[in-house]
Amino acid sequence: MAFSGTWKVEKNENYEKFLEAMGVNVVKRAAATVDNLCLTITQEGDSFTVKESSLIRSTEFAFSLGVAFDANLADGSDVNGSWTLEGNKLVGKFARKDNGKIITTTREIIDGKLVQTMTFEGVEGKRIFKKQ
Ligand SMILES: CCCCCCCCCCCCCC(=O)O
Repeated sequence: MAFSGTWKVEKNENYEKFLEAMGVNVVKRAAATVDNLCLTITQEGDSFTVKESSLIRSTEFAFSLGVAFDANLADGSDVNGSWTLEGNKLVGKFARKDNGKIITTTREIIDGKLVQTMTFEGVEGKRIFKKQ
C-alpha cells in the first residue's frame, strides 16, 4: 500500500507556527522542529499501524479507517479522532481533550514523498518525509 514503509522527516514548512498555535512553548518548539521524526507505517486493508520514533519519544498507534481512537501527541496533548481515506489522501480529524478544539491533518504521497499537513486554529504546517 502506498503509505507503507519507513519515512524520515526531511523538511518542515511553517511547522513552528503550527506548534505555536497549539500552545507549545518556545523550548519544546525548538526541539520539535529538529526531532528527526521517523514514521514506520504498515497498512493492511483498512488497518494501520504507525510507529513513531524521534529524539523526543518512541511510540506506536494502531487504528482502522473511520474508527475513532485516543492518541497522545508529542507535545503531550491528548486527542480523540479518526483517519479516513479520501481518494489517495488520508484525512484526519482529532479533537483535543483539554479544550475540544479540532486539529485537521492529511497525509498524502506527492512526488514520492509523504507530506503531512496539520492545521489548528487556522494555522497550517507541513512535514515532508523521504522514504528510507
Ligand atoms: C506536537 C505535534 C502535533 C502533531 C499533530 C498531528 C495531528 C494529529 C495527528 C494524530 C496522529 C494519530 C496517530 C498517527 O496516525 O500518527
